[in-house]
Amino acid sequence: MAHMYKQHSQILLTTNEMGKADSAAVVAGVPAMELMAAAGKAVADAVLGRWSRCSVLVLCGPGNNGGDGFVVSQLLLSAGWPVRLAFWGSVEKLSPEAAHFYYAWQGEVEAYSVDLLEQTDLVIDAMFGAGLTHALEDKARDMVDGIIERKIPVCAIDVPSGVDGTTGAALGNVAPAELTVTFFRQKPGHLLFPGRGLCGKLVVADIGIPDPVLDELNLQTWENSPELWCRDYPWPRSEEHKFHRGHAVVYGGENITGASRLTARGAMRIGAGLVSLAVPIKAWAIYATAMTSVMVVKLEQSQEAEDFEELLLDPRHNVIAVGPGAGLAGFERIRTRKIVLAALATNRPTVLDADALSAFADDPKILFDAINGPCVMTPHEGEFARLFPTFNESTDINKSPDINEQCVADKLTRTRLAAKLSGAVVVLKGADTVIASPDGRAIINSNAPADLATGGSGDVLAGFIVGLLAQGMLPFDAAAAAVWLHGEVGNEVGIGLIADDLPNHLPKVLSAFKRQYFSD
Ligand SMILES: NC(=O)C1=CN([C@@H]2O[C@H](COP(=O)(O)OP(=O)(O)OC[C@H]3O[C@@H](n4cnc5c(N)ncnc54)[C@H](OP(=O)(O)O)[C@@H]3O)[C@@H](O)[C@H]2O)[C@H](O)CC1
Ligand SMILES: [K+]
Repeated sequence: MAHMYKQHSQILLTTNEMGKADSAAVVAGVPAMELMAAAGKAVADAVLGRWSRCSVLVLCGPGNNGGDGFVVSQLLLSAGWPVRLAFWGSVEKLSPEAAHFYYAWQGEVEAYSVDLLEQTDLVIDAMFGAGLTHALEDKARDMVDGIIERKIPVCAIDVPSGVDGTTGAALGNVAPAELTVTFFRQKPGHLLFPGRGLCGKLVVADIGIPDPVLDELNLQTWENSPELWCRDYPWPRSEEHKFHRGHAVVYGGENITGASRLTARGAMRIGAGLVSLAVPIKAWAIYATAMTSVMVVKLEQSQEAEDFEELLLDPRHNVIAVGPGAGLAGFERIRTRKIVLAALATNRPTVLDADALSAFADDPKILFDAINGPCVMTPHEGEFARLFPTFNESTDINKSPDINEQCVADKLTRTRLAAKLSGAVVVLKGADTVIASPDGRAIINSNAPADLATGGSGDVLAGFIVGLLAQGMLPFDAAAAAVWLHGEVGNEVGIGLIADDLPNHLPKVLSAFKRQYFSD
């Protein structure tokens, strides 16, 4: 995993880390003035590339985001565009570089007024960027409301004003951008909702910050991409046979039989050598008729958990998945808990999804105490809320979180805390799935289409993860790879997708992935 830390292009920087990178660049000899000039030029170039000459209003704020705005204004004016500039702040408080570009602006400086919006075709939002501390107020808020009301196209500098670059939270109303130009690296807030939905198209511009400044920072967050894990991807090798590619055991419940079948099929498709679906004897016939490549194993009615434990005595059964369709009604909850605890007692890589998580809703500590080996949990927000403690925004991630605290933290922080608390890799699913490791690393996924929000899609994801674990991938890598491939298959199938399509279309996606990232 060490190589992952050197993968700089996928690194995401919090606003704080971006500030450190910026300062390190200045120490390394890149003048702050040049950084601002380059930032403004990148925005002007992006505007000239996307829009035709039109009437532009540049809204500059009190900090360096406003400084970038002064640069853009002058460049567009020089390009012959009709530009007006409105400034909200005090000139005396500007940084030296922002003040320099303020005085370099050759046009008039106006005060914020919604009347300015009347003859405006395009707004450049240079109000607030990395330095946003609270929701917009007074004239700035009125401007945002006016832009929203008039549906004026916006190009945002760094982030749409009001979006927290670190968390993606929207502090109050935000005018959605058609284009956002950020600098050096993306920020988590560009990938996490609602921020992601407010950025429009995102451009990341090089402004001359040298990559080595990243080496000094202990960076822990990435955007999901094969570059992070493709070197450890378990491509089948010609000298191997199926026993080299692992044997996954998937537990299937007695009522909702489709869920675990999707998991088992997902595991097969992604390359597990063998998959056994262990099911209650009552439902055995249903499973056995439906499955072909997957082996169906009977568990006796009165001693399912014991039979399951016995099945796991075979050391060839190297990974386990429990949860999809496992059951929560009445006695089923107790049985699901026993099955989960039997799986975890083996210390073999285990994927816990759906009912396997909800079964511990009344006492999550029992579950967390049982996790001593490699484990991946894949909750959606509802399951997460049932299982995980709630934390304060002020909770210090370095201290052991208290299980009873109230959670209002952002998705990235919550997932990290959950991983740290439980000892499992946590995959908090959604349009902006976050994958976090107990050691603090986290990955945000961004390739999943809305079509994946359909019944059974998560069951297949659990199958992809367990299938990769079966072939020896480490839990954090396996989770990230499975989530990315799942997103790719979602894009491949597109509208009309049902979960059954996901395993069936995986081969095509794997072939394309292999062509691009693997050379024998
Ligand atoms: N490499 C770089 O990082 C570069 C960054 N550039 C640009 O600079 C901004 C970050 O600039 P910064 O000055 O740190 O922050 P802002 O421009 O976002 O604004 C900070 C000031 O705004 C005040 N503030 C914050 N929130 C509000 C609010 N809701 N209402 C009113 N005022 C607010 C804040 O005052 P506080 O007292 O609250 O602290 C500050 O006065 C970055 O986003 C880039 O665009 C460079 O130009 C290129 C290099
Ligand atoms: K902005």
